[in-house]
Amino acid sequence: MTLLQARGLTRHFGGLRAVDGVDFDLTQGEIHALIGPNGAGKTTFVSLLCGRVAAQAGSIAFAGQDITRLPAQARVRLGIAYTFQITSIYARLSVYDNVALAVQRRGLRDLRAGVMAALDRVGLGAQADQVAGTLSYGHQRLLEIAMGLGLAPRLLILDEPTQGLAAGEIEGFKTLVRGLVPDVTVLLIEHNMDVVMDLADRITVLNFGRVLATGTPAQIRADRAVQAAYLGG
Ligand SMILES: Nc1ncnc2c1ncn2[C@@H]1O[C@H](COP(=O)(O)OP(=O)(O)OP(=O)(O)O)[C@@H](O)[C@H]1O
Repeated sequence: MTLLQARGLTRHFGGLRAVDGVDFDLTQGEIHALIGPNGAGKTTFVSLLCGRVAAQAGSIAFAGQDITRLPAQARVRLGIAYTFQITSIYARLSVYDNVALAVQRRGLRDLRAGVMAALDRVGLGAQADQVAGTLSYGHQRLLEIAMGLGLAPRLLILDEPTQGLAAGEIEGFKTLVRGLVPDVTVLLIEHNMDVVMDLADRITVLNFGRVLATGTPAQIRADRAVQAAYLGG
């Protein structure tokens, strides 16, 4: 089943075609990686999906509903959660309170259970009382994911989640993401090709704001145009 469908999605900045007529489908329950050279439009594209940036043309449907003109908050309520490149935790609050801010938006009766479930899922349950700003960088990234999960999303969008993680932390991250599907569909922007090839069910390659290729890791690895533009084959 298709969870999200974008058609002709377009966002230009002046003369720059950051996202230029992109057709894109996300299948319910998949791990989908978005890759491409720096400046290819990846962050702009996911910003269009979650409503941080307004589309100039094209459409987005989520779970069968047209969300093209919905504000970001309304998309969150429908189940689209995202974490962005720049860590966005509240450094002075506890780990628990950071996630509680997300969970309380769901209006859960048992806030604590919701928070602890999200923290346990990323392996930070034992650090609930710690001040968030004192966590290691890798743990702060995991906390961001817990904040996203606290929203009980159907789609979790992660922008460069492994950037700055140590090798050992990357293994843990892969296990975490594998454990999220199929309940949560995952779209991740990722530069680490080992992570992409290991984790993704499907990959979409963007280049100059356009889709260069979509396919399984094996198909993408074998694609001549992708090799020339990005994989350096
Ligand atoms: N708000 C903005 N105003 C003007 N130009 C922008 C804006 N946001 C992005 N751009 C430009 O759009 C292009 C695509 O940027 P984007 O960040 O989406 O690429 P990216 O593929 O995510 O790159 P990276 O891998 O470096 O994060 C870039 O040339 C960028 O400078």
